[in-house]
Parts: sequence; C-alpha cells; structure tokens
Amino acid sequence: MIEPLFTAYEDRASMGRALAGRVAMRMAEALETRNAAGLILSGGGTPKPLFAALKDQRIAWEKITLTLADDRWVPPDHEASNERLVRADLLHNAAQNARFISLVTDDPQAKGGEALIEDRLRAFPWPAALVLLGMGNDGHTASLFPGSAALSAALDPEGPARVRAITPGTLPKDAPYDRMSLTVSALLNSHLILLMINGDDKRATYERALAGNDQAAMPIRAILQQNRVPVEVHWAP
Ligand SMILES: O=C(O)[C@H](O)[C@@H](O)[C@H](O)[C@H](O)COP(=O)(O)O
Repeated sequence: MIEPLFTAYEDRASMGRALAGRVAMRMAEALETRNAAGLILSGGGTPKPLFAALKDQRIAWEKITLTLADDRWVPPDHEASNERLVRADLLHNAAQNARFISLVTDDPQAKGGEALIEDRLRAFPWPAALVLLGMGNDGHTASLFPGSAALSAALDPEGPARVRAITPGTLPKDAPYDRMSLTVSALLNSHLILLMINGDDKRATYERALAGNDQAAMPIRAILQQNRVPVEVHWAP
C-alpha cells in the first residue's frame, strides 16, 4: 500500500481554494504530455468550495473531459443530481469549455443504462489524470456503499466493467436513489486520486479504514489499501 499523503486545512473554504490550484496544476501537467486529459469528479456537498474556485482556473479546459465517479439515477435537472451540481457550480467561466460525459440515461432503471454509459466512457481519455473522491461516514465512496447490491463486482480492482448500477445497501443520506457508479477498476485507471473529506466523523472513518480494522468501511479501503495509484487525503474541520 502507498501511504496516502494527508493534508489538514484551517477550514473548508481554504481547502477548496488550495485544491482548485492543485487540480489545475495536475491537469496542466497532464496536458504537457498528451493533448487530452480526463478529470473524474464526485458530487455531494464537500467539493462545492473547490468547484467555485476551479471554474476560474486558467487551464486548457477545451482539452479536458470531465465525468463523475457516480451519479444518482435521477434526471440531470433533479436537485439530487451530481450532474446538475457540476453544470451549476463548475461548467462556467473558464471551465465552460470542458467536455462532460454524463453517467445517466433516460432508461427507467440504472441497470438498463450500463451498456450505453460504458460505451460513452470509451471517449474518456483514460487513464484519468485525476480522480476526486468524497466519502461518507459509513466508508462509502463514489456510490460504492457497504452492503449494496453489485458491490463485490464493483470493488474488484481487476474487474472489466467501468460502471455498475448500484442499489445502495444503506440508506444514502439524502434519498434511496439507485446509482450509477464507476467501479474501483475504473477509479484506479488513473494517475492520482484526491480524497476530500470534512469533519471529525469522516476523519475517524478514514483513520479506521486506513488501519484496516474496520470491515464495515470496506469501499474506501479498496482505494486506500492499493499500491497502483497515489492517493492524497485532504481534510478540513
Ligand atoms: O453521489 C454522492 O453522494 C457522492 O459521490 C458521494 O460518494 C459523496 O462523495 C459522499 O457521499 C460524501 O458526500 P458529502 O460531500 O455531501 O458529505
């Protein structure tokens, strides 16, 4: 396992500003060696300060393709949609020229959308230059929830699929939506992972998962306890 680099910030706003510069630097660095770069984002509330600062970063956004680590199986204009969050908070100003690959289709069931989304993701410039992940207090990341259906297939680092329809086993904090999630093998098909967490509870979950003595926090452990991709952990109170 590559020991994750842990950085603590004074507050969430300063973490967002600092990480906007970190993400921009990584993407610019990726574009030095190829003419396209991929950035995988997470939804939820934690990345909002980052998106607010990232949209004004002066990088070659027209060469960058964005997608999500996961999304709720709701229309892209739904209040719970991560796509809606990205379009509302990030795809403006300098970042408006980035390309975005959606993880939802108009299929009524997430399972029915897997093949089309898998096909869409062939156009993503793999390996991703950067993956931004969040985490829940239960140790979920992306939409890889402890106890969820399809979790074991989605956690296989050598698995063939890039996306899996997930029925959360634990009630997600906002609503029992089915999800479309990138698999661990897709998340590890990258050059760098930034895990962004807020608050003492998540820090405790992270530390338990890192120590490896909390089977319940399994999903995030698939990201922490691997030696393929460097992981940076960024935390604010
Ligand atoms: O769709 C989602 O909800 C996210 O992808 C999820 O993995 C999120 O990162 C964590 O649940 C943390 O969410 P908060 O940042 O809102 O605490």
